[in-house]
Amino acid sequence: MAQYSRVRGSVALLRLTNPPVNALSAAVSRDLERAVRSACADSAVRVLVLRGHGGTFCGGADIRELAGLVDVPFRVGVSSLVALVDAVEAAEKPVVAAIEGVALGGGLELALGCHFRIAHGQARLGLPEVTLGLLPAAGGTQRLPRLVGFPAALELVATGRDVSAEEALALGLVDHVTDGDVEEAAVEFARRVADEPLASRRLSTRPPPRPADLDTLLQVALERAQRRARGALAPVACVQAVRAAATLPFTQGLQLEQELMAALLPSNQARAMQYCFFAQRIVGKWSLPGGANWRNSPARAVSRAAVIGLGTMGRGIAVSLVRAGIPVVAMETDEKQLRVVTAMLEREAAKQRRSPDSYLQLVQFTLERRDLGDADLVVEAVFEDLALKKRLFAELSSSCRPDTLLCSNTSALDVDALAAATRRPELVVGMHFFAPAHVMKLLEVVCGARSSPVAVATAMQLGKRLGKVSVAVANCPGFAGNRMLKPYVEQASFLLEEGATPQQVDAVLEDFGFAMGVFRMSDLSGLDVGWRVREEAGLAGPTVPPGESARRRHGCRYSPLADLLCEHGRLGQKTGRGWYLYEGPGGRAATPDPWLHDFLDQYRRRHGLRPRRIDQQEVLERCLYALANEGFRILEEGVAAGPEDIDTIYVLGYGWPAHRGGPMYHVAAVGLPAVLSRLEHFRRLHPDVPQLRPSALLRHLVAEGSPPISRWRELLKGLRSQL
Ligand SMILES: C/C=C(\C)C(=O)SCCNC(=O)CCNC(=O)[C@H](O)C(C)(C)COP(=O)(O)OP(=O)(O)OC[C@H]1O[C@@H](n2cnc3c(N)ncnc32)[C@H](O)[C@@H]1OP(=O)(O)O
Repeated sequence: MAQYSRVRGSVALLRLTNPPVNALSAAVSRDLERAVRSACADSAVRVLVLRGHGGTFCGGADIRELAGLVDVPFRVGVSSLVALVDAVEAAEKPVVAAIEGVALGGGLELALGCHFRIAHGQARLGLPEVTLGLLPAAGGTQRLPRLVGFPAALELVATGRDVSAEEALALGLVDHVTDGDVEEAAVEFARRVADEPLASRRLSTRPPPRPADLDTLLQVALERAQRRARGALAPVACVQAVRAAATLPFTQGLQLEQELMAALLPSNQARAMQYCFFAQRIVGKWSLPGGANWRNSPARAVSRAAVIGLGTMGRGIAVSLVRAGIPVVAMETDEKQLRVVTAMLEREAAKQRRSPDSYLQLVQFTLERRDLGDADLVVEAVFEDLALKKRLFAELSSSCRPDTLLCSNTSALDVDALAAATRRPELVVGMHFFAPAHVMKLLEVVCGARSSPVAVATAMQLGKRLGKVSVAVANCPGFAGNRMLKPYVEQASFLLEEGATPQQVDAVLEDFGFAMGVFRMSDLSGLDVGWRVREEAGLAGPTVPPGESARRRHGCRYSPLADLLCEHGRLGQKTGRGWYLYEGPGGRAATPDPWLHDFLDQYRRRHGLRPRRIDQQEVLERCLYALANEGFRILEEGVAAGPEDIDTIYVLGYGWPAHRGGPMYHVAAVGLPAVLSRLEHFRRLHPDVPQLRPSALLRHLVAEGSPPISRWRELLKGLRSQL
């Protein structure tokens, strides 16, 4: 796990070895501490270099121990790590960290215990504990501000953002960056500093910097964390811990860090966020009914891609590809869009501290389909119209290379119908990106009935290369994410009919932790998007069969409220009014609109609906249980392989708060029998709403004694699977 050898005579080279990411389990921390002590006691050693194994320094404390997934009490893991970092810092001989790959969480805290830090140019450093519902608890909250100052420390600890080696150097987080061999550079550096006094290099003994505006800075940081946390405990605790470094001596600050950690570690929020971490890894392990899976199906290399259509989605996809270093041929007829993409690429290059040319030269704009000829993969992102897409896919299958993968960014349309329009249905998959596509971490990979393993593997792998989490789902209307959104949005509209207001519903959902309530979200996306889909489905507009009543479709309850707003030209932010009123077209600040309240009153009167008082609990239960109930149906039909897939989709694609784990995790945490009984209750009250009828899978799980969510995936294997 941790050995040391002597190199260049007097340098002890310590190698931290715990594949795949050299996580610091309790045993590994203890072992490394022993190795550090032995090296320090070796009279032939003047200086120590600490490095990782397999191209990475350290991915932090072992999250399986923290999450209670292995048989080691979590406090043992954290206290062994604290002891290790303290021992490294107290060493009487200089210790130099040689960082390549990543130094994250406890890995960076270990590096902060070292007296010097050398990083490879491609390395990434950060303290992501907040994303696990925790805080850096091995002295990181106390050492980091002493090294990089409070503004940077507050930001890095509270957001969990990682930084490049270049940014780390600019912040003073590392002493030197090399593009060569990091071990060699560290050994060379170590020999130079072997005789330097260490007192000032021990961060625990350094006085923290005290800028004149420190109090204001700390107060602002705390308020910002409280505002942005949306009920999450960890970001606020992170700021409180860093703030302690400004007001308390190191040992007392450390003690507060431990106390805050002791409160976070066993919390439901930390459990939920650690579940999300592992869920995001589980979803990469896809399989198809024929036996093909992530292990036995190699992806094809993508060295050139094409994007068709540079609207909102297409340009985000093009930017993601370029950022990953993949040359792109982009086809678009509207010159205005080319200028928008160019500006986006320039901004992205600046953000990554790259020259604009390094990105721009990777894009070739074209109007000619023949220029797509040598792309390994084409992503279509044209208008959401099945006939148009089918035509395009038919043409692509004649004009592209016979082995080119044809991918559609459709968010709901039938991928099998697109495949059937081509001569190579096995090379067609859905790649459903989320807007803005260069920002959002989710990719739904839609496996059609005829998609080949290589097509699925390539799309999944490409998502990972673009920095996204890819989730494989089967083809059905709306796939997993948008299909579940439908009952959620419908319940919200029914609640308006029954007496609620958009701001009341949104406030409840935002208090729950959603980034935006359902109505603000709908105003942002544009009400016309759903309107078009409903028109195509014969639910709205001229396609509704004559004689159908306004509030019923196909014998079930229907709310035409959103359609009526569209008919009034209220399409959301883009028109300056939707469910809310905005400053003007394109405005972002939502204010309640008296017009809308009159409109709702009139609507209710017209349909003989007596408004009633609706409490928070009902809003939450009806919206969220209807959504999760659809999730159970998706699992029962085999559209998604497990609850982890659905939860990952909702946390990364739909703003579900990570500290609540995801919809399936949430209902499991509430208790399946309780959720079933509430759905049965709502179903009795609303017999004409099929989405409230409890799914067979939910009933089955309750009948089986409500097994823990970690067992559902296995249980589902016995059911029908399309994946
Ligand atoms: C108090 C708390 C303290 C002090 C902490 O340190 S908490 C941990 C903080 N560290 C992190 O949050 C980093 C988490 N890991 C990652 O971000 C990434 O895994 C990575 C950047 C380190 C590597 O990414 P990648 O190459 O894409 O690999 P995977 O993410 O797929 O991971 C590979 C397998 O390693 C397992 N893993 C990763 N990190 C840890 C960890 N810290 N502890 C335990 N296990 C870890 C991960 O689950 C994958 O496992 P399998 O799915 O292959 O079984």
